[in-house]
Amino acid sequence: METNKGRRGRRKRRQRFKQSSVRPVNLCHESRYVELRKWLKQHGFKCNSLIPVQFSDTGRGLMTTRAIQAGDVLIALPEMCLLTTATVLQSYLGGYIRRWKPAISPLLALCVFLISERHLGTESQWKPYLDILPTSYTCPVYFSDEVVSLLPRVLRRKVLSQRNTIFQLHTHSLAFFKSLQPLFSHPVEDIFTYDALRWAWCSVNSRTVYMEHQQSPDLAKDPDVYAMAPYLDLLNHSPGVQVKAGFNHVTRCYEIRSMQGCKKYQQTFICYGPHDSQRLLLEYGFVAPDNPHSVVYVDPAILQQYFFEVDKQFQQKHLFLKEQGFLTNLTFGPDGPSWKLMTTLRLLCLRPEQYACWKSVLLGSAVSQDVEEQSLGAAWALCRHLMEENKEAVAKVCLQHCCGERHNHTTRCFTTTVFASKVCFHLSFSGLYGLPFSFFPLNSEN
Ligand SMILES: C[S@@+](CC[C@H](N)C(=O)[O-])C[C@H]1O[C@@H](n2cnc3c(N)ncnc32)[C@H](O)[C@@H]1O
Repeated sequence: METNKGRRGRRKRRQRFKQSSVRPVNLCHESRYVELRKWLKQHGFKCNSLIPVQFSDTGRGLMTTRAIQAGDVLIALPEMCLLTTATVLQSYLGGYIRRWKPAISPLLALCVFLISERHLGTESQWKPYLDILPTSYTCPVYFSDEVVSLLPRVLRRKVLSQRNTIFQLHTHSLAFFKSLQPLFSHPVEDIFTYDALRWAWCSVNSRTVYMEHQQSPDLAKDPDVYAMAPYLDLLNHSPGVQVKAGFNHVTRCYEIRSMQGCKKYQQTFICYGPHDSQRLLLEYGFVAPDNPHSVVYVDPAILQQYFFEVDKQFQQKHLFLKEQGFLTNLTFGPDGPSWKLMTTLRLLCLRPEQYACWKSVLLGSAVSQDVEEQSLGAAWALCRHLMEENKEAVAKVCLQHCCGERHNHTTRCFTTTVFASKVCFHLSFSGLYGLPFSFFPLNSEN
């Protein structure tokens, strides 16, 4: 029999250590959370049942210290605590924004306020809130070129486009930033940098709640639907959770009501929307396992590879599909190819004598046995192509990861390659909640 000092004891101690190292860590007593809760209390908010906790799987989030019943209000944040464009227009920035023509967008107004308040440091009234905001984000606009090059093609294009959006926003706002110089003793070029705007943009994009505001005549006509909600924005996402959220005009609070309830001492989640993994990554900088909305995107350029050689009419069909809006968001989901993808493939498989049927194809009807078989075969071939492509991407990530280790790269480089492989996994068939293969009849293999 082994004693506690023997192998079993060592195993038990190791197990206990392992468990304790992944146990959630209560952050309540850290000074910045103490300061935030003090600040929130001064603004009329007291939340004793939700506490900030560091979780091993989802990172920082909120845990409930009491059982929450279905229908209970999880959190009700008074209007005074919300940071909206009204806050910005009422601030020292208001006059400058009103005078600037053409008017700046609501999004830029919020970004400018965040950057400016962060620069004010201890002078800022929003300091307790700013202190708990991440200093950088895991959103793809923070990825290095090396990591971007490893991403699946459709995602890579979207990442580059998002990067360009922020870059353009910065370039086009330089003159406005310059106009703010009288407010600062430091040169505005050093305050409103591209990095600062990227940080503010990600803060607004990944942390605001949806709240419609009356259109201000002092801002551009873009939708003004953002509200930064301190503390409430510590709630993480889970796709299966149902909540009701919105501004209550009677209590003048932004309220989140749980539809299912939550057990005591569990992380409390909300649902950011029925987003697939690509969208979660682009907007929020994370991918999560078991996402029922996961899909694998098909790059329309691959279609050319499969059809161009054998079909002289490919270019015309391609143009037609593009005009009909069919060449975006072509996907495979857990149930197989999406309706849009199958319709696209059916149309590409039509022979000239079947062209008269194009309308019924667009309405989702099957035209003939051979078109059905061919389009299914094409879907299966695409599926295999995407699996191969993903295998190669993961191999490339692993290679880079090993090179990084050999050359003693920094921890940051290490984590980004690990993150890239996680992304590749979740955006591939391996990351689908279910697998689409059962959709294909066995003979598609041939
Ligand atoms: C509104 S904030 C939620 C609080 C955030 N975790 C924090 O520490 O500030 C949204 C961000 O939380 C993270 N997040 C939310 N849900 C997540 C999840 N299920 N798994 C991993 N990260 C998640 C992502 O970084 C996302 O951009």
